[in-house]
Amino acid sequence: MGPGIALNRLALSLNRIDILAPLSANMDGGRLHAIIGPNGAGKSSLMKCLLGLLPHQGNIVRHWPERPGPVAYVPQQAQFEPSLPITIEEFMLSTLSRRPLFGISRRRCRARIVQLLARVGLEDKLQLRLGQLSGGERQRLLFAQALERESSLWFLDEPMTGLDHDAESLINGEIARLKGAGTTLLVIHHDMNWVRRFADEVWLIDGGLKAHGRPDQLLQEYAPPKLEACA
Ligand SMILES: Nc1ncnc2c1ncn2[C@@H]1O[C@H](COP(=O)(O)OP(=O)(O)OP(=O)(O)O)[C@@H](O)[C@H]1O
Repeated sequence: MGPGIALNRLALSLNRIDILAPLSANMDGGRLHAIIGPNGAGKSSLMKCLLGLLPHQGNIVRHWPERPGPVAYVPQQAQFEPSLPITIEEFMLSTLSRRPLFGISRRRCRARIVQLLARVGLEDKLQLRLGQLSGGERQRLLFAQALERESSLWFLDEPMTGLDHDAESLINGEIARLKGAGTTLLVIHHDMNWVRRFADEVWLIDGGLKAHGRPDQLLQEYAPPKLEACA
């Protein structure tokens, strides 16, 4: 099962501007935590603090049931330098945790890459360059890269951005599978229907923690019409 995460008076200021007021929370392991709130509320900043990517005040402790494992992160809207002469296959190869050392291993790695890309519908894009991918395809590639880590702790920042209906179904299927496997997932999302469908717990962020609860309770209290307007 995935780890729980304890936040103790986590606070963030950037350039002397308060982004997050001190917040304390216990995020249970093995649950899908939706992080919601208006634009500029501090959701991505909170996620970056939890990932150790932003300097913050207060403490964050991950309670792994067993040994600490890898973390999977799908950031919001990746950009790749269009002129980079790197194919999708080379990009995935460079991110594999078990790098190829011998010919046989390289063949196995290639098969693994194809399998991962197939899970997000990108298996026919192997030889395309990074800069040739569309926005939705870039998002799917980042998801495939995260899948490779076989992590029980996932951070997803608006993972459906730019995805068409079929891609969204694929990613939703993967998220449901991760959830079923007891993974801890933190997902920033603006679609309250998605939150109702997938989330176990909801954290409403707006310059700090404004509310926390189960989707049916919290969204009933905060959704109409203020929160739905965030979408
Ligand atoms: N380096 C910085 N200095 C000052 N303010 C910053 C800095 N970086 C981000 N901010 C501000 O922090 C606030 C929170 O940004 P963040 O990206 O966390 O919001 P968000 O809730 O994820 O928004 P969205 O839903 O639009 O993605 C924003 O108002 C942003 O302008």
